[in-house]
Amino acid sequence: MTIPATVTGVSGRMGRMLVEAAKEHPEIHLTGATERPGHDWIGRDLGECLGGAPLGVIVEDDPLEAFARSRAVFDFTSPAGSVAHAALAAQARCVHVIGTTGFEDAHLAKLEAAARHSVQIRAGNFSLGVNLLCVMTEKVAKAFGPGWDVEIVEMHHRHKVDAPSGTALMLGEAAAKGHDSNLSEVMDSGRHGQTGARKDGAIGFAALRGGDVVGEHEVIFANAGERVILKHIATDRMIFSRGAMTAGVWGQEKKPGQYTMTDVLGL
Ligand SMILES: NC(=O)C1=CN([C@@H]2O[C@H](COP(=O)(O)OP(=O)(O)OC[C@H]3O[C@@H](n4cnc5c(N)ncnc54)[C@H](OP(=O)(O)O)[C@@H]3O)[C@@H](O)[C@H]2O)C=CC1
Ligand SMILES: O=C(O)C1=N[C@H](C(=O)O)C[C@H](O)C1
Repeated sequence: MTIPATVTGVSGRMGRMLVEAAKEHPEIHLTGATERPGHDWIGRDLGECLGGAPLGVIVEDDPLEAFARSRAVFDFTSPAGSVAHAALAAQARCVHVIGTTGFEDAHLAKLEAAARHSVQIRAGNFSLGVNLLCVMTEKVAKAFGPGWDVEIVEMHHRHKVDAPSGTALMLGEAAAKGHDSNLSEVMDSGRHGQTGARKDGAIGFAALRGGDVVGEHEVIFANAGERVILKHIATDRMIFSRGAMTAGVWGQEKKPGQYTMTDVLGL
């Protein structure tokens, strides 16, 4: 089976990696690539824009036109971009693979509405390692209970625009699930000044930014006299884009609705 696919925000750090992953994938066939109107890649061959041989894919500024020729859309752009793409993916009945992070509640409500008509697979991290780390985090949090303090530390490159990272939030959700608590009620991020002592059951977040770090996440379980630390280090963005391809293929046989990478991996 060949699956025609579009990559949105194709000139971005992840856009470029998604093109590489699509090129090496036996079932995905890249037929579309989009950027915003006015971008200097519009109207040019994608391969040449990327500094290589022509790919026969012209970069477009009209996502609906590209989606109409596709059965999968790989979208790692911005919250506003992915919300707009979700409505168009639903119109074109494409599997929408969303890696974008930093969504607010209003964005999430729009994504949910679009998923009534399309298969939407969204994850703050598409790597196998992080999705397994989430499973482990939930199990360890459940075994230790909220008496062990949970702190999540992440570091990313200097260009990242959202915090905590989507991955840190996935790990926080997993820890909260292990504690039978609700992350929105126990989350403690961005401590500064006279914070008071740590609250029982809180899940803390710290975000570091610098250089070209692809993505590092630590879940620290701390108790008097001992600590257990679970850690994932990403050194290559291909782990995310290969995971996204797996999701794009998996979604072809599914009914409309919202799915995650743990659904894809059967974890
Ligand atoms: N889930 C996962 O596994 C991973 C998720 N990510 C997430 O992916 C997203 C992108 O990251 P990254 O590639 O580093 O970012 P970049 O800024 O390098 O790339 C984003 C691309 O999307 C385009 N874009 C942004 N908004 C829109 C819009 N409204 N319409 C059309 N195009 C748009 C940008 O164009 P312009 O420059 O014109 O704004 C740019 O080309 C982030 O949210 C990041 O957290 C990253 C890695 C892994
Ligand atoms: O912006 C990034 O780069 C990354 N974003 C995702 C996140 O917010 O967790 C995934 C990965 O860590 C890289």
